Amino acid sequence: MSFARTRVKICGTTNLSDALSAAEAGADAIGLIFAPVSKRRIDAAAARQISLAVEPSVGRVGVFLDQSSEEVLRLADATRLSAVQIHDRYSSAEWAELASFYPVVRVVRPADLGQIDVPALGSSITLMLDAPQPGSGQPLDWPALAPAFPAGAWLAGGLGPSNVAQAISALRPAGVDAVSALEVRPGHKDPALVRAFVEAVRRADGPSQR
Ligand SMILES: O=C(O)c1ccccc1N[C@@H]1O[C@H](COP(=O)(O)O)[C@@H](O)[C@H]1O
Repeated sequence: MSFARTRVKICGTTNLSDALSAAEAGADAIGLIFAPVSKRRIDAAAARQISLAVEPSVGRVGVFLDQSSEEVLRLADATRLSAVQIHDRYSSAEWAELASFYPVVRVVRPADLGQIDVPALGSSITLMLDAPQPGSGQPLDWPALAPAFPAGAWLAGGLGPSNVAQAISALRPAGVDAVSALEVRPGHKDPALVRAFVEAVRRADGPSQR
């Protein structure tokens, strides 16, 4: 059985050099974190500069936590995002409003599965499974998660070059998303680790997906 190519998002991008090296490495998207609590937070001006500088084919995913849907839409427009990643619990009306403007990545924890409506494949809302403390470098228990892992969902949480193949084999996520394991310090990547991460995903997908 062949699977579609696993998409790769390199998150926590705070500077143009890291954005360009992620794109050069073959990442499908970069993450720009606007969450006020994040040690990788980027301001709107820097995010806009990055969005305008990278190839249009590279997704720019804004990451939001403890922020209203109004603020999300304002920042998304100002910084030319291509998608929004939401860590908050919104009303169904807020999800619908956001999804009418941007593709939405809705971040949930393993404990949330069974409590939420899984979006239909092809809808503009995609689930991503992440650890309770996002951005902490904590892997999930992939084998335990496998029975409930929704088709089409993305995976985050402690992923890096040394373990992403194991996670892909266990869960076959539609995409993978990483930050901590790729950094030399918060908000600053090691380009070699970013390249190694993308290469590890491509190897895990196998030759038919290159
Ligand atoms: O990384 C952060 O600082 C952050 C803050 C607030 C919301 C999300 C954040 N990061 C997200 O966490 C995942 C996983 O990170 P890690 O690889 O386990 O360190 C990352 O992909 C971001 O989407």
